[in-house]
Amino acid sequence: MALEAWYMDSSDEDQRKPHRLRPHQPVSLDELKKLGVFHWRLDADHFDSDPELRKIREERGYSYMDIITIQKDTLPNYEEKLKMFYEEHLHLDDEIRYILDGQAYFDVRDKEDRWIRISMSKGDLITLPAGIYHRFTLDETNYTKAMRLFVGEPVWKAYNRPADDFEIRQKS
Ligand SMILES: CSCCC(=O)/C(O)=C/O
Ligand SMILES: [Fe+2]
Repeated sequence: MALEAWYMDSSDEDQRKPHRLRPHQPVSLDELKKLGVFHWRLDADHFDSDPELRKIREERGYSYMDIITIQKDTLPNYEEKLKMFYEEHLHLDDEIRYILDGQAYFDVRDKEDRWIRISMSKGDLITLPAGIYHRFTLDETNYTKAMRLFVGEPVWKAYNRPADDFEIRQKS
């Protein structure tokens, strides 16, 4: 199935719900690209020998990778981390995530500051550009396993909004 994304409603209901607008307002891959968000669909069952993943990593310099499993029983400080991931924030580097199992949502702000929800499932690799405001949540299945990729040494620092003084936020 193709990657699905849509504009979100503004209800305070459980963050794990889809939060689709009524009527539903989908967002295309082209619209995501205009925001600097890129997507690949890969073979997550064979990620350790996948030539397509190897090529992406080589071409883009994603030398670092680790794997995080996000579920209550295995992730230390699970509640605290989920709360942190769902705070609106930015990074000074691209955020590159590859869903190896389960599913989750990444939300990104568009140029008019509206939330777009991106539904990620097994096989989806996404890159969010440095400086974009975003957040992450599990969906109602409460489980995902993701590869985290970086160019060089990872920098985990997240800057919660407001963080508009950075040069990366100055460009149009
Ligand atoms: C799927 S990895 C956890 C989320 C994360 O690392 C992050 O920075 C969310 O914005
Ligand atoms: Fe992030």
